[in-house]
Amino acid sequence: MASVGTLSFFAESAATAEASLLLLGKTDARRKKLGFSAVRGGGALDHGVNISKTGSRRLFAGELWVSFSLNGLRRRCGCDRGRVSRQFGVRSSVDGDREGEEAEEEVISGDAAEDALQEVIEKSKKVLARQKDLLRQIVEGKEVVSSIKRGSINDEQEVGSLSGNDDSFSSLNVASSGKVLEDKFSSRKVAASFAHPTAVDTSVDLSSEAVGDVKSKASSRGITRDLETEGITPYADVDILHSPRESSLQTAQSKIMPSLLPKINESSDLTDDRLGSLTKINLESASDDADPGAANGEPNFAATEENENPPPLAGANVMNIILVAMECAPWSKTGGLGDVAGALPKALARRGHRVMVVVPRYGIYPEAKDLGLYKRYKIAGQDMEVNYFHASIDGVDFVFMESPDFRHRGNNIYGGGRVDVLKRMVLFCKAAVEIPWIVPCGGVCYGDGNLVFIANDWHTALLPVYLKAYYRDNGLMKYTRSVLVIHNIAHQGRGPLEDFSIVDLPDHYLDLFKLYDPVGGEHFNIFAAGLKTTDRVVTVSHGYAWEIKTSEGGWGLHEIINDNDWKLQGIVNGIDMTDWNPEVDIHLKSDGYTNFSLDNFQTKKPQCKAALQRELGLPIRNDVPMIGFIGRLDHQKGVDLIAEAIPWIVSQDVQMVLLGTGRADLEEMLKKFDSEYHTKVRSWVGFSDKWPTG
Ligand SMILES: Nc1ncnc2c1ncn2[C@@H]1O[C@H](COP(=O)(O)OP(=O)(O)O[C@H]2O[C@H](CO)[C@@H](O)[C@H](O)[C@H]2O)[C@@H](O)[C@H]1O
Repeated sequence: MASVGTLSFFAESAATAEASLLLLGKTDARRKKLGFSAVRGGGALDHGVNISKTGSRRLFAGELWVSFSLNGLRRRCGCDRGRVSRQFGVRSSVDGDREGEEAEEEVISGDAAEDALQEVIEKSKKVLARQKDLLRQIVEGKEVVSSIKRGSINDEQEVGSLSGNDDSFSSLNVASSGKVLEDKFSSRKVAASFAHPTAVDTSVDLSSEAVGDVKSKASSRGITRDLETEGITPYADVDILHSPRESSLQTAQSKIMPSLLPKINESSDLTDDRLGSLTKINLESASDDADPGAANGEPNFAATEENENPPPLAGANVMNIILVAMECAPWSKTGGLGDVAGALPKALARRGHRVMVVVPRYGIYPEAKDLGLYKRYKIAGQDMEVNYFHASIDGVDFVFMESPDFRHRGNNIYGGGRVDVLKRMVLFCKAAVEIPWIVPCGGVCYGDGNLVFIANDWHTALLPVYLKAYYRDNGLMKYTRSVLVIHNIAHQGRGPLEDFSIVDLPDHYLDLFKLYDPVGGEHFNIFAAGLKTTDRVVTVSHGYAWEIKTSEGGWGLHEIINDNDWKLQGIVNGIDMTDWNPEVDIHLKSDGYTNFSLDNFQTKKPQCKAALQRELGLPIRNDVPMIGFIGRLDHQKGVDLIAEAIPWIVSQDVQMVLLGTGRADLEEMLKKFDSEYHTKVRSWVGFSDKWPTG
């Protein structure tokens, strides 16, 4: 009998009991001969033969079936005459930490492999059906709750004329109070409600006349907010979504599905048109809630708003969303990107999307469990291994990518030589684009149905490029889409053209990266390639969307951005209303500080000001203006303007408090302000969400 390879695997210990192992010889006689017994449960390693402990044994065709479950996902494989694949590992913690050891467990062959595959497919179908059903129930439940919250439906007549069906999702959304209706119109959420035929009864006429009818109803109700001046064109979204192909498809679907049933099948994959609308609806509404006044300069009191008007649900537009970023608060943060990566996914999940965040694992995060999955990538000729940790928090799957290169970086995330940094980003993006296939969250991989990646800044701008080069150019992941978010365009991943050899792409991709500008000459630019390749570009405000198109604000990329203006959109950033809400802020609970809200800020906020003055040793006075600065110390942030103005500032009756890290010269400058103007100025070089109470 010919040897077919080595089977090696490790099972989790009884303590964690996550993986169970079932070893079955094909016949009893064979099992006995091999010394295997069927074993189940976390104690698998106490049974069977040493193969499980040593992790390795020579196998012969027809000898053995192995079936195990890893985090709830059952796998089964035989070894008649198959090949060895190294996809999934099951790691043992029995013999201590075996980090780095890898399982080569799948020896699959002919009929056996087909059976195994069939079994997995059947099970996946069942899981998917269950998931669909659950999502439907969630959507229905949430709608019922929000309709109760909003009070009785008092506009049924209007709704009747809009939807012709009071049971539909749209009727629940629209048939609320006038205030809600106004919100829908004014914040583009109306597009979400009307956007999808499964969200609106199929009898609804979404032609421009009908839309006009909706518009005129809005104005006849005294809704005079000028959408155009806010740059809002809600009705355009409706048209975009209703390409003839989709309309007929969805009409057919609505006949066989309840109107609220989210679509999770191949026909609901993202088209470019839908993506355009979805980025508007989902990303924008996520952040609009948190910054409703951004467009007209009103103050941000989103907490109250959000409680009154729960965010619109994704409904039939439910998607699988994978946000990929180099930092994510609270685990890692050097600036605003970390905040957004920590908060936006939760807002999207609240709307009903399935959301994953992929971020490097820079330290030990107790809440994240080792999935025991290992994968190797070749980066610039060097084997690099990654391993995945997972935590499910507030409905979001946080997947932490472990690699020796990410370990113990603390907040020095972008530190190191240019090539080293580039290699880390290449590894991260190459691995991240495969995650929907290899990392099961809650037992099921995301797959590519209805999938959109959200990449952030230059560090992950390679992801859209890999998605295209490795998959879409080869007819794979055809409907998966990517959105690239520009938080800060000044950092671009620039280098000499030779860096192209590190990114591991076909030669003809080089042109995407080539950029000439007077500062860098002809160079290699990762952001440039990402911007050209991605399906949509989003940036952090309407103002910044304008700014990056100018030669002053585009940092050499303005021409590319102008060329791609059709896919660019500014969306005002939101804020995590739990972390950054003075009403509940945990840092305002002691040392004289106090939580405050809209109702009592006139008395309580001065109390906080006094506590801060006391803590910093500044004169305790309510009548003195106190100026604060927190930010990265970079010229881009205008710190040099403070330097210019400080002699005048301190000549006034003011106090000033500064906190930041960044360029060494600017850090020195901050310290100098403190010592030179100590009667009025306090500054601290460091990074802290809590300072000065920390
Ligand atoms: N030393 C320190 N200690 C504590 N907190 C600190 C800190 N330094 C910075 N922060 C905090 O980090 C966040 C943003 O930092 P920056 O203002 O430096 O913007 P950044 O350029 O990273 O943001 C980019 O991304 C964000 C998010 O998209 C955009 O809003 C922004 O316009 C864009 O420049 C703020 O919450 C700030 O208070």
